[in-house]
Amino acid sequence: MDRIRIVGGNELTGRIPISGAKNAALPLMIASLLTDDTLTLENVPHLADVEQLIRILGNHGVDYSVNGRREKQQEGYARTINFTARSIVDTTAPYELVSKMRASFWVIGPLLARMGVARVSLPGGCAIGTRPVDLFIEGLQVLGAEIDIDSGYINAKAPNGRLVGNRYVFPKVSVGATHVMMMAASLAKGETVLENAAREPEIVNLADCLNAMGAKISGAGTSTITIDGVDSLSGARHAVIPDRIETGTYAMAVAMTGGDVTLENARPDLLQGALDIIAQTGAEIIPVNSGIRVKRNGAGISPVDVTTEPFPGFPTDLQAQFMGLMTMAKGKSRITETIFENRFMHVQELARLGAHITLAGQTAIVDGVTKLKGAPVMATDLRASVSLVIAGLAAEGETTVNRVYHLDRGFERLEEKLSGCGATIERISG
Ligand SMILES: CC(=O)N[C@H]1[C@@H](OP(=O)(O)OP(=O)(O)OC[C@H]2O[C@@H](n3ccc(=O)[nH]c3=O)[C@H](O)[C@@H]2O)O[C@H](CO)[C@@H](O)[C@@H]1O
Ligand SMILES: C=C(OP(=O)(O)O)C(=O)O
Repeated sequence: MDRIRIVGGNELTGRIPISGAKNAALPLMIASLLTDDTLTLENVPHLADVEQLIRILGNHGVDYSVNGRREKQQEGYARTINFTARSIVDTTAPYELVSKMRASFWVIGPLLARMGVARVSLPGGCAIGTRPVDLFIEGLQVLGAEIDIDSGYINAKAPNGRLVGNRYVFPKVSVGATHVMMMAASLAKGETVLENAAREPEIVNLADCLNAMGAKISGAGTSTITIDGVDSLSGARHAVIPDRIETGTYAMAVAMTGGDVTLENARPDLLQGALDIIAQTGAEIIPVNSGIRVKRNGAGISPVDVTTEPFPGFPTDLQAQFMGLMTMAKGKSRITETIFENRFMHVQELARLGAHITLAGQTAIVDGVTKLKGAPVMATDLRASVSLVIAGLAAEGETTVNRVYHLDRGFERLEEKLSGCGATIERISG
């Protein structure tokens, strides 16, 4: 199993290219199930989750080619991939595939909308929380779906083969359920109004793509989204937005180590709230033509309290990294997690590096220390793993991050990007 070895203490200086967003690419790829035409996606990151979803979509009949060639690997950071679901060969998403990647559950929306039936395995819980799917079930039922659960599968059927538009008020903000309801309602008969919808930039990216495919969606990015259903969708060409979580992660890495790095292709508008918080810790955040420049010289890290919230609030996907940064702040900070009930698994591992953190329910109280010391660590999820990388970059001596497959789900060429800016970091295979 691969590991990442870091020798901490170097400032970061240079340029880091920001990849396409994993959490935008996944729903966009799933949208290819809605049409028999080709959906061409630009700026697709090369990540384990993307490769896994390619396999899952293949099971339903989606063919793909990378920049015209049917291959997995390609040099360069941004890939253009064509997805074509000429026909849907299987409307079942089996447990073996859905259990490997949670977002694959989202195929339920397009399969049901296009084929009138879908049988999709329940995804189950995961390291960060129980993550139920009640909102997906309720929302699709409001569009007329008949749903029963049997042997761990959701069997969904649209009477007369087609969903029917309706009004649905999400009792809780959900990114995934908003993606699925937008895709399902795009091919439903009549108008759907979604209230208390998620407002994340990835929702807007999907809505823009669906509209390019012929859907009639307005209001994406606000809490009320209106979808006027159409009879069919066509192909389109659409670009994945830059990854705001990768952007925030590297910005925090620079805030942690000091230095001066330009995050190329990054878009400040996708994470302004988080950038404001990083600026309060003492880093300078400067929007430049090519992206965002992050600098911290001299002064130490100021403690800042944060609470995770749905967009435009501070993202839960940056909570672990921010905790990594706060471990070396000059004082106490309080970090409150409100989205997932079990997203503090990095606390114990950060403690192995010398961090002082105590938990009080959903709040972590971080008492900054003047130095961390390298150690072997491991984490049980993607963002927790990268928080250990951030801490390792500033720790004295050697840190080894195990279970690198978590990082490979969501960070493209992490060690290459950081070593290009002066970090001592390498992947050890085997
Ligand atoms: C692939 C992807 O894009 N993943 C992101 C997506 O996950 P995901 O879409 O799974 O997260 P949601 O926004 O749905 O989850 C928000 C909260 O709603 C709850 N909930 C959700 C659905 C439901 O039917 N019932 C229910 O109770 C969840 O357990 C959680 O407590 O948004 C999360 C919140 O920004 C991010 O952390 C994930 O990185
Ligand atoms: C939690 C994440 O992903 P997923 O929803 O796929 O588990 C994440 O990207 O941080």
